[in-house]
Amino acid sequence: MDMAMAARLGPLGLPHAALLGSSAAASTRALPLAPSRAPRLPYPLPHFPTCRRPSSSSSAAAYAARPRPRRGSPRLLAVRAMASGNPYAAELAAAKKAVTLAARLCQAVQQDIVHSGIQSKADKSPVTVADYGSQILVSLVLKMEVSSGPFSLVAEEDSEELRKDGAEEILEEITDLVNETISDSGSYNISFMKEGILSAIDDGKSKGGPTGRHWVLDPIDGTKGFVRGDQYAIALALLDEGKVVLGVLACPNLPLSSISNPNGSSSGGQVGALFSATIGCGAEVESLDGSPPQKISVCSIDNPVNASFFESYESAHSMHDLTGSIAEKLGVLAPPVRIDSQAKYGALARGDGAIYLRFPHKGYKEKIWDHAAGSIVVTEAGGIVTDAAGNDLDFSKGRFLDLDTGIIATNKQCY
Ligand SMILES: Nc1ncnc2c1ncn2[C@@H]1O[C@H](COP(=O)(O)OS(=O)(=O)O)[C@@H](OP(=O)(O)O)[C@H]1O
Ligand SMILES: [Mg+2]
Repeated sequence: MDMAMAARLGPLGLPHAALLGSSAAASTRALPLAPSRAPRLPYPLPHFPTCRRPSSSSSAAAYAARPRPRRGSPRLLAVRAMASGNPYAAELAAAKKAVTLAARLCQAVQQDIVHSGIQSKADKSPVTVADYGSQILVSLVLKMEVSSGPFSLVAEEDSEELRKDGAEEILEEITDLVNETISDSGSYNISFMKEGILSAIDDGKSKGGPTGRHWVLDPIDGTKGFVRGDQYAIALALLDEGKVVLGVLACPNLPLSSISNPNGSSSGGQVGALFSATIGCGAEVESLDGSPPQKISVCSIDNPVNASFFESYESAHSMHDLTGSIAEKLGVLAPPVRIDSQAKYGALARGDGAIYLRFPHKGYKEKIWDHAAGSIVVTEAGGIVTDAAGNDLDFSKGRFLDLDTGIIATNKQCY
């Protein structure tokens, strides 16, 4: 186990030594103290000294020097959102439309993969087709639906492989699939040539950053789950001045009812959930088939003994032995719920479990598209998402998250 990582396990309030063997614990001096366990709000409460103009010149100076929220700070964005309804309503509608269309394409390909048994072979082309197809659809729909300002998309794929000799057939397959999905949806009377398809992929090359608006996309999050016929997600978020202000998660295989109680299904075993959240406006879930959205909130469990926890299905993506030992120290009795993709964030946000632990192996750098949408869905549902040292995730640094410790998301009461 990485001792430096264990030393930073503050958020769950565990004594650091609890994660280390006793001799190792004795040698870990001068460790940072665990942060207070007092509940933390995702955004500090807004505090505006006054909104009225001052009358005297001295108070004018004080007024000018008053503490103001940083431009684009989460609290300012949340206050703005609450004051004006939803300032990102148009972007939210476009984002939902884009991931719903992408989900249809992915569902069709996944059914083919599962029925053909191809998942047991080394042939990765169906996944490739779905990955590119999903990114192209999201890119095209966003460009058609959101006209304000320059278009910037930070996404996983680029067209380099598809421009190489020998890729003509797969490019044609992708082009046909995208055009068929658009045509079947009845939303647009338009079809795209190969060059338009390639350039839609390359729209995703943006580097993101701390200024302006950037869409952030994982066209298929949980590709291994996708190939297995299990969980995956199409995850799309919007950054505004470096902060996540909107997120949508299409989870085509996630049951609409809670996965914490597989026997208590209240939605007739229906699958296909669409989670969404906008800063300051809460989080919602609806069916991918278009049921009305319903507000969601994290569960109210305050004792880990009664909690279940989520983690990656793949042990290569998160250290199961470490998370198991953390859960044990916390007193969690239930076995881990292992599912692929950001569906974990969605499930946590609607209260299916209380804790999500993610500890990649040393040296892995998390990408922003693997957490942007999921994290706002959880925080807007009343939960909290930090790195293992208790710091907020910083999405303003480009395509990667600037952390190497791990990620902890909880319902806040278990934080
Ligand atoms: N080595 C390693 N360590 C940690 N994380 C990694 C690693 N490799 C990949 N990834 C990223 O994990 C994403 C999927 O992981 P999830 O936890 O969401 O699902 S899974 O249960 O592991 O399949 C996965 O997303 P997709 O690539 O979209 O599938 C990757 O972004
Ligand atoms: Mg991913």
